[in-house]
Amino acid sequence: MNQSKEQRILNFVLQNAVRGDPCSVMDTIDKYCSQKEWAMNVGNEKGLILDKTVEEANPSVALELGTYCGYSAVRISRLLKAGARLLTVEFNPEFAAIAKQMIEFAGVQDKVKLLEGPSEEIIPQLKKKYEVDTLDFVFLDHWKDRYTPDTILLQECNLLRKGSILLADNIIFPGAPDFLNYVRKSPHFKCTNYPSHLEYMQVEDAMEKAVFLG
Ligand SMILES: O=C(NCCCOCn1ccc2cnccc21)c1cc(-c2ccc(F)cc2)cc(O)c1O
Ligand SMILES: [Mg+2]
Repeated sequence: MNQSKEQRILNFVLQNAVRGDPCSVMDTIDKYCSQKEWAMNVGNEKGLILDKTVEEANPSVALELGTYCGYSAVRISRLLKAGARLLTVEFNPEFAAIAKQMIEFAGVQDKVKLLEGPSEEIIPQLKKKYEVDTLDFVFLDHWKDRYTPDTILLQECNLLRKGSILLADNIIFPGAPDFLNYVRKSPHFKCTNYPSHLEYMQVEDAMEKAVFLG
């Protein structure tokens, strides 16, 4: 059975990156995906915007929707303070299995909890099953047409507090027009746009930060 692209990315990391070194894992994934096979990791250019936003949030509890191979889970968790944790949601079992190995190789497994399943099922479980009070930071990087319903669901489940920071990937490409409309029109969010480029490409993209005002 020939390998998946995601398996090839993981193998390249296992053979070329330094175990226990998150930056080495990120750099190795970026090297493979810019030189050999494109993949939908947030990448290094948008990754720097992600870094700055995580540092601004300095979260105790962070949520990521869309784990994929674990690139942004490694990127986010390397910045977390002692005792802080990242919950990352992936609904594709193959991707989840790859991400689990990527996270363990990077040595951040103690900070990351990988949850398998659809966001609309997992979000309502966060308080009771995963002992979450409120979320300090949310990275949206899953189906682009789920950004809005899941942002509404997070509010309905009382998972946001005054100052919770949402950061959404792919605002321009593939695009999340309804999400942009929703958060920018809502009196409950203060939005900031960060122009950038699609990972590993010279195509325009952007990230949108939306701070919950309560
Ligand atoms: O599609 C993208 N990401 C989403 C993956 C599925 O996510 C599904 N998924 C993951 C958890 C989860 C939880 N619940 C439901 C669905 C859930 C995505 C796509 C592109 C892209 C850009 C140019 C192209 F020509 C083609 C694709 C770039 C990106 O940066 C992306 O993030
Ligand atoms: Mg993305």
